[in-house]
Amino acid sequence: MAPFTAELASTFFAFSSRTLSPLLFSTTSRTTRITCHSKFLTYSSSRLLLSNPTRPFPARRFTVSATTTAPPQTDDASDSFSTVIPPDNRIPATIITGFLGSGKTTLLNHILTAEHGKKIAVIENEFGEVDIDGSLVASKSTGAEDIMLLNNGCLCCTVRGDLVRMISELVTKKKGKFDHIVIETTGLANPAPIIQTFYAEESIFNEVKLDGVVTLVDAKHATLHLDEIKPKGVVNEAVEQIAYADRIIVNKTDLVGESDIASLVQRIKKINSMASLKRTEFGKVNLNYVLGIGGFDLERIESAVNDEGAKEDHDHSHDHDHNHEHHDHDHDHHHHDDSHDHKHDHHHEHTHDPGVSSVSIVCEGSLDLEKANMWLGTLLLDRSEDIYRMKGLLSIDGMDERFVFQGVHDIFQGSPERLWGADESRINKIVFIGKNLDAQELEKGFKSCLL
Ligand SMILES: Nc1nc2c(ncn2[C@@H]2O[C@H](COP(=O)(O)OP(=O)(O)OP(=O)(O)O)[C@@H](O)[C@H]2O)c(=O)[nH]1
Repeated sequence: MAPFTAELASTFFAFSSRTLSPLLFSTTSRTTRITCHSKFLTYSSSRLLLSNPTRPFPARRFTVSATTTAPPQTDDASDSFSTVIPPDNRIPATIITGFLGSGKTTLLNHILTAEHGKKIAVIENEFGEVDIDGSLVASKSTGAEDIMLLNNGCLCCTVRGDLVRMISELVTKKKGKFDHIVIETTGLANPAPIIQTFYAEESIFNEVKLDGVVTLVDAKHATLHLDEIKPKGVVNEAVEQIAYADRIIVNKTDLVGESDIASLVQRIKKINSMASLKRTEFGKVNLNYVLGIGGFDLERIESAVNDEGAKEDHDHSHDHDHNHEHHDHDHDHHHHDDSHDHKHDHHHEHTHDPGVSSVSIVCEGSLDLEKANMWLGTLLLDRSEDIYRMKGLLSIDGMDERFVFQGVHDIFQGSPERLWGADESRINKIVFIGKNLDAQELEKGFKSCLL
């Protein structure tokens, strides 16, 4: 299987070099071993990680991972190239975001005071010159190794450089003294540029991996902010924060009734069908829910693209009050049910408002790699600004492994993962979150890549 793996990566790479010339793709592997045939190397060696094999990780903004669990090829060294890549020991970082007053600091305190055995470094971003949240955050003695404050602006804009500097400082001066970084953004932060910092900045990318984005949603006030119409070109931060989340915490549920929560949850699902969701009071969640979630870990994509939208994890029963505030086109054909043999189902949710929504496509069959590559590449080339997040689990024709990928705008990663099971249906699952998504068009484009 290894030659195919290389070829797959080369096809992605080939596409990138044809159409996305300003972007740099590279092959990376953080698991076991990559085996690349000389054909592949000849084609792309100038742009690959292999051009500088001593680096632990490639400093590239855009990566295509050629990761395989296939055994190394030892029979013909002249025809193949093998290299062992070390495991991914980078420090995980979690971004906690959410609108003003939604409970970010409360959650942070919960994390810092809970028993989890982790040493956590905190980067706290406050808007004002005067530190208020800093004094509200549990002190060092509660487990935070370091609390660093960024008080002069917002992480996503003016103090982004400071974030880079702080993380670099943490990993150079304090390495070994902490094992997780938690970053609390201001309530008005747009998470996208913060996420991109983890990929775009070489010094960070090499040392720190983004573990996930956790978004707090104020059960009482969120609708107000979500409804807010912004001037053209201005983002609605409350929507963006939900759109980029890997985990959503609907907090302050003590302040509203069940039907309000249910309709808010429905609304959130329309924006982001990928994240799992929990309801809480005072941010009291199990810490596994927010730390070590692997939201940006290719091997853990499946849970995110697995079924009918934002999974709500909760212990109490609730009525699925389909109390849609929009008279939406509900093309909800798909209801994932393992007992069903679904052929070409799709599930997309959008509203009349051409705002942020999610589209998920689930369909059986195998994709023509070349076609899929062209389609995805063209889509990203045209629409990467509007496509906030994308995760997929694909069945590629001729490939024994499942192919997983994810993207944040034009940052894109993909790699083969585990083998398809002998009795497993080869079902493709792909989820898009973004602005002005056309579900029919996406589905049509995707299906056109099927054999
Ligand atoms: N009733 C209620 N109050 C809560 C809950 N969670 C947090 N609060 C309170 O809400 C207020 C704001 O909480 P914070 O944790 O400071 O919110 P934040 O998101 O960090 O706020 P900013 O930093 O201003 O954006 C505080 O007074 C909290 O005690 C909850 O579940 N229920």
